[in-house]
Amino acid sequence: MIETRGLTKHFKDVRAVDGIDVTVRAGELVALLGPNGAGKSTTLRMLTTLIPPTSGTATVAGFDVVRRQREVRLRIGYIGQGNGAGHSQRGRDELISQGRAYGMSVRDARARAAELIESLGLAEVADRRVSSLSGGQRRRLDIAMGLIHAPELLFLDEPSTGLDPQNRANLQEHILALRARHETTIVLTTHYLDEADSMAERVIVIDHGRIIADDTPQRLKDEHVGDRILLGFDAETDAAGAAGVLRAERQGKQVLLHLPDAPRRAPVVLEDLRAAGYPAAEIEVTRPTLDDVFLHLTGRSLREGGAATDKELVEV
Ligand SMILES: Nc1ncnc2c1ncn2[C@@H]1O[C@H](COP(=O)(O)OP(=O)(O)OP(=O)(O)O)[C@@H](O)[C@H]1O
Repeated sequence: MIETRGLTKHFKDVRAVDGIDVTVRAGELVALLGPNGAGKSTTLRMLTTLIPPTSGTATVAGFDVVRRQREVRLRIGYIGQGNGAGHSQRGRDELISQGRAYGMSVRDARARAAELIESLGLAEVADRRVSSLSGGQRRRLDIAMGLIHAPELLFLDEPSTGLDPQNRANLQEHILALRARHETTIVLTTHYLDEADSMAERVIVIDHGRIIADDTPQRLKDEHVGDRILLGFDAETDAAGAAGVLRAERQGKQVLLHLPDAPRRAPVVLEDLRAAGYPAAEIEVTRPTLDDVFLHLTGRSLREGGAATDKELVEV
């Protein structure tokens, strides 16, 4: 569905996108994850024919994005940052006009608008003026606009930026449901780690215009960081004994163990230690997040000044 080779965009001396090779197959849901300025939007804007690459090539739905722009545009939907239907129009009318702009008959545009209004949960607000819609409703209307011509491929640039957590969760559900129903290939950009983690089967991590990792969220986490168990002991001698049994690192009264599938294996570790005569007093199981992956790859956090792990601290 998408194939790029050495895709590059320079703005004067800024290398916004710096030689990206990527293949997206039909039906995939891919998230481009990276910090502000990483080159996500620029990549999307090249793939959607809005700006030409400085060098390299890209084909989308089988057509070259430079030489066959029209063919590409007919087959894709693009919802950029801060899109937005005309404010004084009613949502349904906007959708129908958009369909007409794609050459659909009034009848087909109406039918498709009705279907999207239904699947995006806009039934109650579709006949209100766009200016009266909430942020979440307006974003869903934007997505309906991008889907009116039943594109094979949908590009969403930061679909949930600016929405509160509840509207974000709601929008994510709608996107997943749409995809299940219409089998649309989806490429979205996000800097929300949880969004990439929970929605995408594949996460492409971009930094400084380059792809630095590309895999399922779980494999990225397992490969680059992995689960950890931190054990606390009442005495240093116990910690030393436990570190010996587990062949793990010790610091003072604490022992750190790297162990795949840690939440399931932690009880066995505790039993083994008790049997060996070094019972742990505390245990903390840490599973990595995509931010840990980013931190591991770049030395920087995607979050602003935050701790980045889901921790469970349990007294034993
Ligand atoms: N039209 C432009 N002219 C000059 N520089 C640009 C232009 N568009 C983007 N850039 C620069 O290219 C780099 C990549 O920007 P881009 O918008 O693609 O990043 P992004 O990953 O989408 O970030 P964000 O999450 O903030 O949207 C940035 O340094 C940006 O300032």
